[in-house]
Amino acid sequence: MAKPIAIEVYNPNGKYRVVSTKSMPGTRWINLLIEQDCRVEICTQKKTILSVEDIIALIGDKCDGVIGQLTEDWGETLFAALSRAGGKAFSNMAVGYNNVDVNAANKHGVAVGNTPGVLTETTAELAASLSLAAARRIVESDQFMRAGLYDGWLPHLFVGNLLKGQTVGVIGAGRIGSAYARMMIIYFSQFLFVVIIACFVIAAYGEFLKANGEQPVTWKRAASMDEVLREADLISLHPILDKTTYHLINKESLATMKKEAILINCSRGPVVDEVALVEHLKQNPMFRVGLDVFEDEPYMKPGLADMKNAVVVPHIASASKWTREGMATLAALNVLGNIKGYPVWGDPNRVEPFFNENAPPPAASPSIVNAKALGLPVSKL
Ligand SMILES: NC(=O)C1=CN([C@@H]2O[C@H](COP(=O)(O)OP(=O)(O)OC[C@H]3O[C@@H](n4cnc5c(N)ncnc54)[C@H](O)[C@@H]3O)[C@@H](O)[C@H]2O)C=CC1
Ligand SMILES: O=C(O)C(=O)CO
Repeated sequence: MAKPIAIEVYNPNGKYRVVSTKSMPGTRWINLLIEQDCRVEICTQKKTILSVEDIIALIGDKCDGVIGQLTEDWGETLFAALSRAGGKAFSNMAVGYNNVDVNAANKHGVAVGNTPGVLTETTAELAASLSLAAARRIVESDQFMRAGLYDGWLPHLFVGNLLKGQTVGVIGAGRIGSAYARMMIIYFSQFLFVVIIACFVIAAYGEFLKANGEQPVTWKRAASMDEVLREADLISLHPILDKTTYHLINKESLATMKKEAILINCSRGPVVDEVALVEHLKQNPMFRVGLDVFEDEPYMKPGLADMKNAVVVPHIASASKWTREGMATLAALNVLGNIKGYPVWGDPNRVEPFFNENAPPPAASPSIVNAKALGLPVSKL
């Protein structure tokens, strides 16, 4: 028999049973589900990462849909359990879905949702914050102050890198990478290497700078990743995690980078070979990193925590109130839309209509990554 697991229930008489494996910010997502006749069960078990067994117990014998988290292993076992319980909808409360085996979901006819767009700027802002924190050694300086070590201004004290006029490289210039690039254009970068970016933003800003007697910002699409690695002073990683990006940054790519470069990772930990990174940080004290994600989350590879040239934060890039509430809303609406038989929203890059608190959300699932594979209809709204 499955172990009992602590839950909180809203609208106990609702027709459809929707389970959330975690409590999520805000109440809009709960209200939207309740208004559409869902019984909402939220797991309150005091355990940060739920195991597959825990989630099987939560799914139980009858479950119409599950909202899950990026820390969970959504593979064959869970999709089979959800399908046995009559469920046809799952949504990650995240844009990244490398924790989900989409082929297994397809096999069991389960729609897989994610939460794009609402976290784009929030995540890019953290990448920009880490860029500044690493360049100007803010965390080291803070620790120094708190340790009572400051005994007066000195010419060499915590000297870091000036970013103005430097070359910024973006690897994975999708929604978040492009937003980061836009943020960094303003002021810092003399040169931007990106794969895709709205060049008119740069051109217009260049005109503005010229009108003020300053050097315009320029950009180019790098011919290869090697070119970005060799030439950039600051590189920010924003690709998806899949087999093409696993250890994209490794011993060789680190060796290609400038000795005083800064590397930022707000994508997924395994995009960087963290063991090689620790070694590189040891050998190159002027090389700096800002990391939001880690290869074996929640753990850091041995030695990383001791490196003064690393700024490390616990996967908080999307952690603004508005964004986290929006992610919860998108995840709930992905599941609800499938339960109600709504079509899939046509453009996952344009999900703003779902965040208007003063109007009902469109009758569509905002973002279903396997909509095509499952042959789900697309909304004409
Ligand atoms: N640290 C955090 O809290 C957060 C992390 N993320 C991560 O950021 C990722 C990107 O999110 P979005 O920008 O919304 O996705 P997106 O799909 O708009 O962008 C991903 C980009 O990666 C590029 N890409 C794919 N394979 C590549 C390769 N081999 N080399 C270089 N680039 C490659 C794609 O062309 C695309 O431009 C998510 O998949 C997620 O893993 C997202 C939000 C918050
Ligand atoms: O959305 C994601 O992919 C995250 O990592 C958390 O915001």
